[in-house]
Amino acid sequence: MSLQVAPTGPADQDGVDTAPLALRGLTVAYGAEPVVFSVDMTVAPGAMTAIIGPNGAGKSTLLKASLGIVNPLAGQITYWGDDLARNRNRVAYVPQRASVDWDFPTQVLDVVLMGLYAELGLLRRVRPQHIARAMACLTRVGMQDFADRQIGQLSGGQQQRVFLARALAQHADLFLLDEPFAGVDAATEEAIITVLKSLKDEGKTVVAVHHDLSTVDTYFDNVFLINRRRLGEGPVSEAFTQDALQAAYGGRLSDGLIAAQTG
Ligand SMILES: Nc1ncnc2c1ncn2[C@@H]1O[C@H](COP(=O)(O)OP(=O)(O)OP(=O)(O)O)[C@@H](O)[C@H]1O
Repeated sequence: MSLQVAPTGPADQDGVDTAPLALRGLTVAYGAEPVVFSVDMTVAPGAMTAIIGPNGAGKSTLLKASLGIVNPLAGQITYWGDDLARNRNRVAYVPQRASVDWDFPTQVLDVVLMGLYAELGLLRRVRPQHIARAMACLTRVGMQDFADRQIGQLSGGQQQRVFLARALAQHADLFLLDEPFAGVDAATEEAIITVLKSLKDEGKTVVAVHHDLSTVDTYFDNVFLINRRRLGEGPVSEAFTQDALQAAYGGRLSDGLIAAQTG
């Protein structure tokens, strides 16, 4: 006897049902003018994707709208074919460091434990195994010796590592990072990319807003180009082209620089 499974919806022709994150027609405005306009995006599972585009292109807004931090005017946002509410704990977010109030009196370990809130429940009773997990995440980013420090006493690179540790503690499947390498020293950049690549090796999906065009091809598998509108998407070898960069950055990149970036 063969088992018949009734189809539950339209065929997943463009990967929306399996994509860790898919956007369709996403439009976001803070005032009258949309800053993100009718954007489609399909994030490939198990890969590292860079979101690139010039200043003010809407990269941070795209992430924030995807996470419900800002309300879109229109569009569809799905995580593994479903809504965010059902997948919230599978999605970790590392905000732009500049957007965080680092004067807030909190110790490093407490920040990392925030990644475990969904597991800790309403009473947030922290048990030894939670501390051990948070410490393991700090060790993974090389910050185990700073667990008792106030976050305001850390350097920019150390703050970024702590936020990454918080995301690691969540045991998420999709990591959304807003400029994880901005303003960090070379050693921190190396530490962060090593962790992100190891996440990929574990089958996780990584999406990062990224500014340094010279490292796109060594750090990332895929690229998503945006300047208010979607200007390209795909494997770096196909989508990270001179034409696409010219469309995204226009006169803000010299031809020579674009040529150097894309070989
Ligand atoms: N909270 C806000 N209120 C009003 N306008 C905003 C707000 N946040 C961003 N904007 C505007 O929306 C546009 C897109 O900003 P966004 O931060 O998403 O761009 P971005 O591509 O991340 O830029 P950058 O590379 O400089 O970080 C910009 O013109 C910005 O000034």
